[in-house]
Amino acid sequence: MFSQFSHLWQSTLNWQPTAEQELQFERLYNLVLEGNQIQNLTRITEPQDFWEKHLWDSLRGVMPFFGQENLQAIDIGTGAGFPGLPCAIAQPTWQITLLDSRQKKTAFVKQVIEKIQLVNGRTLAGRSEEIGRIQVHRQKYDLALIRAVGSAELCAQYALPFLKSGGQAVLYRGQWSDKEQEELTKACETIGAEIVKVETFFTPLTASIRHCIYLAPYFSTSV
Ligand SMILES: C[S@@+](CC[C@H](N)C(=O)[O-])C[C@H]1O[C@@H](n2cnc3c(N)ncnc32)[C@H](O)[C@@H]1O
Repeated sequence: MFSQFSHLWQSTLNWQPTAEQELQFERLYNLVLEGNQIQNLTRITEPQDFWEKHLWDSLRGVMPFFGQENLQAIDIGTGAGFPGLPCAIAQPTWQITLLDSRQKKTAFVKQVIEKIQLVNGRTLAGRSEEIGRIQVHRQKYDLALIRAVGSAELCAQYALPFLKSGGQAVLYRGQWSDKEQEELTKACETIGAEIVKVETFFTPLTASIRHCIYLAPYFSTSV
């Protein structure tokens, strides 16, 4: 189903899924389509769109961390499991927590995890601003991923409490303006974080613009 895009993994992410990972991506797609009949999970249902906007986009944000093993990651506001599920499939040594405030969403993601036998994924239902204060989650993650949950400022506020020293938040954004950059910079001063880098890139099939904003808490020294 996605084999026609197979060569693009290598040329754009310098990574190639195994046959088993390809199969897991396909099963994820089928399960999302099935789940969509029961609850509103996504409007992205065509195979090409799904590959680009859910699979590829999810992995592009964490590409800078490929090659690092045993990372603890949290996907905040995961919805139907993005970007967390593709990351769990692609990086089996990472432990990924998929958090959403809506129990119906996490129930769906839990089912997917069981059906595709993703031993490195677990779900958590609750609000980010509450979960981030709990000791077992506060400052416990290497990566906090957040896509399509709100303004960059809000995403930073949600993500930063989860990060341990040396950790980074990845804010997945579409367009990115100077005004947003200015507002985020100000917000980071209050939160105690810095913008490590902003990556601008285009998706490989439709050349849509994307930005990933990488943030680190002040006590982090890594860039
Ligand atoms: C537009 S969806 C995005 C889903 C997914 N990240 C994606 O990009 O496809 C936003 C999700 O964030 C969740 N959400 C919103 N506010 C939240 C909060 N404070 N804590 C946890 N989840 C939240 C919503 O329930 C919803 O599932």
